[in-house]
Amino acid sequence: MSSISVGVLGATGLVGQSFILLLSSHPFFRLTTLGASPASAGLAYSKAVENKWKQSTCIPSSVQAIKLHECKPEHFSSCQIVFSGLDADVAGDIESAFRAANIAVFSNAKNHRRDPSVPLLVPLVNPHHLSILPHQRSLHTPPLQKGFIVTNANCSTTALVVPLSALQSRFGPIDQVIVTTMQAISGAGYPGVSAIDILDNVVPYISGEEEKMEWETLKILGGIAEDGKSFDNHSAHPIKVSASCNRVPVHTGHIMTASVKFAKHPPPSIDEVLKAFDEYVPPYLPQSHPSFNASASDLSKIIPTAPPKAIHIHTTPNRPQPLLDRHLDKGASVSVGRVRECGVLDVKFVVLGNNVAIGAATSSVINAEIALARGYI
Ligand SMILES: NC(=O)C1=CN([C@@H]2O[C@H](COP(=O)(O)OP(=O)(O)OC[C@H]3O[C@@H](n4cnc5c(N)ncnc54)[C@H](OP(=O)(O)O)[C@@H]3O)[C@@H](O)[C@H]2O)C=CC1
Ligand SMILES: N[C@@H](CC(=O)OP(=O)(O)O)C(=O)O
Repeated sequence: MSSISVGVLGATGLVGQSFILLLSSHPFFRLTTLGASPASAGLAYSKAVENKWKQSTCIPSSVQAIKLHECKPEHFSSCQIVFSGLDADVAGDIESAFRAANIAVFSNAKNHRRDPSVPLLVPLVNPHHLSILPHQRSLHTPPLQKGFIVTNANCSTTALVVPLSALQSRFGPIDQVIVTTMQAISGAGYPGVSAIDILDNVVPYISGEEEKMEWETLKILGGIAEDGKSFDNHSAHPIKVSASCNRVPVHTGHIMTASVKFAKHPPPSIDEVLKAFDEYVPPYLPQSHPSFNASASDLSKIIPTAPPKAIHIHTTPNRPQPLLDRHLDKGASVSVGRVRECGVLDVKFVVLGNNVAIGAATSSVINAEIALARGYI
């Protein structure tokens, strides 16, 4: 496969740094152009992040000398794709400008998630929502040939919807979900939450987070109209989601407890639920795709950033744990453990997702790989 030139917007932030690591060694995306705020523009990447590089590996040598630009499409004209780790205060307009310049945008920011023509894509769950992209392009005046915006979901929502998708696809509609998160401080960016606020403490509030989990779950797990022009947001069988979100003194890895009630009665047994998690295969490609039945090793050439299995099941009763399990499959899969009966709803379990990997940059990169395989780039 010939290489595709890509750029990163917000390259100096925590999510941007994850993009740098993923893309500097990518088999077919070639990282050429980096953008950040006007304060960083003109600096070499290594200079701009000298006090805020927070990764445990060094800045890749191929990236250190790249000069940062302001996030304006004219500086990225050689790029077919940009990945956005922009601050949400500025992401909305900047990402729209890149789309209008016929560049494909894969964003982590929340700004465009509720746009009815923008896929809210969790690569392990709803890649088929990409089929709205021709419609999104047609809404632009004049219609776009190449530009579009695809967003990731909120990092906690991303972890939750993977096991929910496994349950919904095996057992049919879900009626109710009660979820309580314990979210890592890296979710708040850098410098993020003050040490005085979070050391020796739990903060039982994250602005906007509960609303995002309750709403985004419906768009992601819902369907898309046959004409490919609208999402149904699960309106025929709305899932009632009640989320409580907490910030805890963990560096990386959002862990949450979830209880689920099925529409189906009697509900599936715990063994059936475990089997559904274990056998869950994300619908990366449509059945009509020539590689639909490809072996795992052939699929990994097309979607190289995807994890070998979407759900990692833990059977030891005190797992998953953020410290021990956040780097499984390079943070690209979701961990599930403690699957058991719930005395109030039907089944309950623990979920762990790496908020800066599958909760952010890794999702965007897999989304772009899938969009390329499905012919949208
Ligand atoms: N951290 C996480 O776990 C997750 C984060 N997200 C979302 O991803 C996005 C990035 O998050 P994160 O990396 O944590 O945030 P950071 O605050 O660490 O980084 C923000 C980035 O935006 C850039 N920026 C700020 N202002 C401007 C501007 N006016 N023009 C252009 N660039 C600008 C910054 O550049 P400079 O360094 O020059 O200021 C920096 O590169 C956010 O929208 C966040 O909500 C989503 C999921 C998970
Ligand atoms: N709010 C999340 C991170 C985040 O940026 O979420 P979103 O992409 O939905 O704005 C957290 O604090 O852990």
